Amino acid sequence: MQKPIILDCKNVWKIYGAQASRIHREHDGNPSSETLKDHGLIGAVRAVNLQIRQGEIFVIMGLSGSGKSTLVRCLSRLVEPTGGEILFEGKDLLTTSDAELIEIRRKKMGMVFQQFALLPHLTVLENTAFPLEVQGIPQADREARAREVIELVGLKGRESYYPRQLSGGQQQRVGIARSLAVEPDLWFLDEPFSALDPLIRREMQDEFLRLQNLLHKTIVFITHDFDEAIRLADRIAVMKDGKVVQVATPEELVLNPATEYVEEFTRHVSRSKVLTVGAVMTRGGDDIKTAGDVGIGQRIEAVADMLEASELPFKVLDDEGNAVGTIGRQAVIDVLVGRVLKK
Ligand SMILES: Nc1ncnc2c1ncn2[C@@H]1O[C@H](COP(=O)(O)OP(=O)(O)OP(=O)(O)O)[C@@H](O)[C@H]1O
Repeated sequence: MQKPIILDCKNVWKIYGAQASRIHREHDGNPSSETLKDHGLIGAVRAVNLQIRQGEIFVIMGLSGSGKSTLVRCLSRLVEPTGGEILFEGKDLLTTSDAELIEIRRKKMGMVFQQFALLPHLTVLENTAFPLEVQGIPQADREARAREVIELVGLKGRESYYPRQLSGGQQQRVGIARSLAVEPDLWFLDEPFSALDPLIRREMQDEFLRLQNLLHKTIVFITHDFDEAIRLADRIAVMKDGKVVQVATPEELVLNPATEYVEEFTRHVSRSKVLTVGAVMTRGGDDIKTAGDVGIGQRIEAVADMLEASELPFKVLDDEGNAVGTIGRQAVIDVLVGRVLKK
């Protein structure tokens, strides 16, 4: 069963430039690229529709300037959209009062940005507890909560360090701890690992997935790195020139890219990292002798060694544990040598 929609954005626009609202209105809320150009306006976000479901990692991906940061800021109204609706838990944020909006942001939304934005004169403990202090939570309670999240992100023992005494990766862990301290329902991460070197970045991605396995947050994660997107995402929205050109699982994006632009991103991705057993199995085969079981949703990379080492195929089980097909060595080889391209 599909999880409930937490954030529903409908026909969201952000146009920069003089008289943007008027032009948007006069063109029935749907100005063309030519209209925007003629008036010297920038359509940073254009007619975006997205539904983000409870507990998913929803990645927004696109090249620099495609509108990712503007869109994510529109979602919490840090940037005022020019038009559209943004329903958060059923309430339209665009018609919410400022006071209520501040409450929602403080108590229900968490944000982590690329620049760690820690306060240099506060310790790790104080930085982490800071949003709780803003909420007026008593010192003993906020410190206890801060210690919990500091431990969660692996910084136990460094509570009294100052940001300058920490590495980049550790500083970002503090940023993550601080945003988790308020127990947000919806967590926005805007290129949180981009400033880190590749090895640390990978480590932080693993750490992030570990945290998500524990916390099951609803997450909107921005990146311009397709490898990062497919590692982390349940679903990916690809943006180009302010528009969302495709929303799909990593596997669907690689198998069926909607446009050449999307295909360009997927070209160098190792198929075994994104394809699941379900995409390449053979249906049926109840009477075939098998060596064991694999799950339909497992990625080929995770089962490749086992399948390759076996003379016999494996039985494929769906999420309910029913046998739905078989998969053998040949399917793995086909994926690895790139013989599986389109569904
Ligand atoms: N305050 C602003 N005024 C005018 N134009 C803006 C403003 N902010 C963003 N833009 C324009 O909107 C477009 C989208 O920018 P945005 O920062 O959202 O892209 P992005 O995909 O997040 O890029 P990056 O990955 O480089 O951060 C760009 O053309 C940018 O120049």
